[in-house]
Amino acid sequence: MTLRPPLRIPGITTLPPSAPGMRIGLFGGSFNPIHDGHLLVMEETMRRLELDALWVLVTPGNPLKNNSGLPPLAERVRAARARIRHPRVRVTGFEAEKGFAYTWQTIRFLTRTLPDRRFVWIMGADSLADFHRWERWRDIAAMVPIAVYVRPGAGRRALASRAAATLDHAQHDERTAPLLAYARPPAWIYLQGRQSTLSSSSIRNGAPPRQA
Ligand SMILES: Nc1ncnc2c1ncn2[C@@H]1O[C@H](COP(=O)(O)OP(=O)(O)OP(=O)(O)O)[C@@H](O)[C@H]1O
Ligand SMILES: O=C(O)c1ccc[n+]([C@@H]2O[C@H](COP(=O)([O-])O)[C@@H](O)[C@H]2O)c1
Repeated sequence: MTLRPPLRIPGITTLPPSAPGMRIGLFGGSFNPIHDGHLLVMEETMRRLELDALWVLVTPGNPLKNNSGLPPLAERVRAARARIRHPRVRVTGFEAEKGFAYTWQTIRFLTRTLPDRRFVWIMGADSLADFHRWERWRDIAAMVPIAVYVRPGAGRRALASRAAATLDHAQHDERTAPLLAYARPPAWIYLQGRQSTLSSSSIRNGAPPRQA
């Protein structure tokens, strides 16, 4: 585990407000930069899972990526806030203040600190394809339900992945999406729907950030 000093940036690293019983989606990402594909996943998962709120967790750095060129956290949080215009979506970089390097730490903290909230982890299909490489991924699946959103070019790899096979018994029908937040983990769904071919890497390589 990487040990780093806590990073306190007022307004950037705070936890959004919430209330008991709320269904809260957790959408983690590098957001380097944020794009319409992210917004599509947010809109669709909020609607389909009937979430009360969605927290965008801007990561200090994906532990599986080379983060040498990653813009500062505050910059990525500000850009995400400027782009997201939804009253129930909040953007935070609170993992940095806590010194969390891995998602299992974030989820363990949130589920212990706010045990009466109904958290759901949200990820694109490409993330499910690599999920078995995440630190303590089985523990993550045992702590929170997971919603996987379809992504062009990633579906087949995702559904044939080691994590999908291991968690096969815990896959729920996507028609039960509104109940996912109440399901006892492990529980996950694969959401088909509108798709975006956008990626942060293609934008970094020169593609326009807004396209279907
Ligand atoms: N077009 C998309 N469709 C579905 N999910 C997406 C899409 N773009 C990003 N995601 C999901 O959003 C989350 C955050 O992704 P991230 O910020 O790494 O963007 P990215 O476009 O995948 O970046 P990069 O190209 O640098 O890998 C991940 O769970 C990822 O799977
Ligand atoms: O905890 C891990 O081992 C881990 C490995 C890869 C990705 N993640 C998290 O997955 C989220 C998506 O990351 P990214 O870079 O694909 O946007 C983000 O919250 C990362 O911190 C977490």
